[in-house]
Amino acid sequence: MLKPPEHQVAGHRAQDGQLGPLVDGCGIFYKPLQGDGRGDAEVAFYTSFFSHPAVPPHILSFFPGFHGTLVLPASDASGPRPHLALDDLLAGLRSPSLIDLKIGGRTWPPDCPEDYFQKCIVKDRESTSVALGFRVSGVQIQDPAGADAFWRPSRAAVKRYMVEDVRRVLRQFVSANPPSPDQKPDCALASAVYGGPDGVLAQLMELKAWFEEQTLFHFYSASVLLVYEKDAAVAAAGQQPVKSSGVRVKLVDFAHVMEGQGVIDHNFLGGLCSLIKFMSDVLNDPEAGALESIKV
Ligand SMILES: O=P(O)(O)O[C@@H]1[C@@H](OP(=O)(O)O)[C@H](OP(=O)(O)O)[C@H](O)[C@H](OP(=O)(O)O)[C@H]1OP(=O)(O)O
Ligand SMILES: Nc1ncnc2c1ncn2[C@@H]1O[C@H](COP(=O)(O)OP(=O)(O)O)[C@@H](O)[C@H]1O
Repeated sequence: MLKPPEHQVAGHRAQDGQLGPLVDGCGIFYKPLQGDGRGDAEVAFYTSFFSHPAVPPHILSFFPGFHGTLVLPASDASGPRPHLALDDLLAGLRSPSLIDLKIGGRTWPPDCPEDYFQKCIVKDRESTSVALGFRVSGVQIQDPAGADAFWRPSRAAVKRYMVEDVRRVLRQFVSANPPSPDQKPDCALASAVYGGPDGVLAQLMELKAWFEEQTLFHFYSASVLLVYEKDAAVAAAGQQPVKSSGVRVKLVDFAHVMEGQGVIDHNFLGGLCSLIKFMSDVLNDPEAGALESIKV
């Protein structure tokens, strides 16, 4: 039985008769091929990437497994449509906390149509993309009130995030206390989620090392997706030394990937370095942070 994913934080959604992804509940995420050649571009990327002899196996694991395409009834009732069949990155998780971080100071590929460039550059300037080299596209955080309770700021609120909002949400993402105007994020889970040998920072450093040398692809408008479960993180944080929280660090959204033509992807690399610095600051100074409410 196909249904819209329960926990999707950004992108096009299969709700209100819209075209969006579906999941089968057995570990596969079906992303409909979008028009304008974007869907075809994403299929071409996955096909090329997973068969490329120069991509190291440890880098493949940062990407959703690719199982080809399948024609399925589209969620907008427009009839049969090809879908990318990808590993569901949330498979097996009941109460995931996740954040989608779109990487790069610019999200538009060279030679894109003028109207697309205009649309993107406005979003890049109005969000933190230009200032930070990345922006938050969406986030949900499990609320301590219950396994099925989540804090999920609206799309409009996330679009208004400025630098300090990003700083706060990256702290709130690894906090055991809920977002509140009266309490600053406690960052109690920072060492279990961002830190440690298998934590987010270690994994992002591994990715960064590849981006420092790979010249095969340029990842415009792609996102880093971070996923973890609070129960596992709380258990991990309680151990001495702190154990792995099982956090998943993945890349998604490859509709605008271009060939690298022998040039470093400095746009993605710069954004990744900036994100690493922001997260390192959370880990190194969990007590910091202004007592201000997060925009909801
Ligand atoms: O249409 P919009 O304004 O919601 O823009 C979509 C973006 O939403 P945003 O406004 O940045 O939150 C959306 O961003 P997210 O994935 O939500 O971060 C995508 O960039 C999408 O483009 P594509 O599917 O990657 O080609 C964008 O869609 P299109 O450029 O395909 O319209
Ligand atoms: N393979 C996946 N497994 C689970 N969730 C995913 C997967 N790919 C994307 N998502 C969810 O869908 C959102 C949008 O994905 P994305 O590929 O950026 O779509 P779009 O092209 O519509 O922007 C992500 O923020 C994430 O919540």
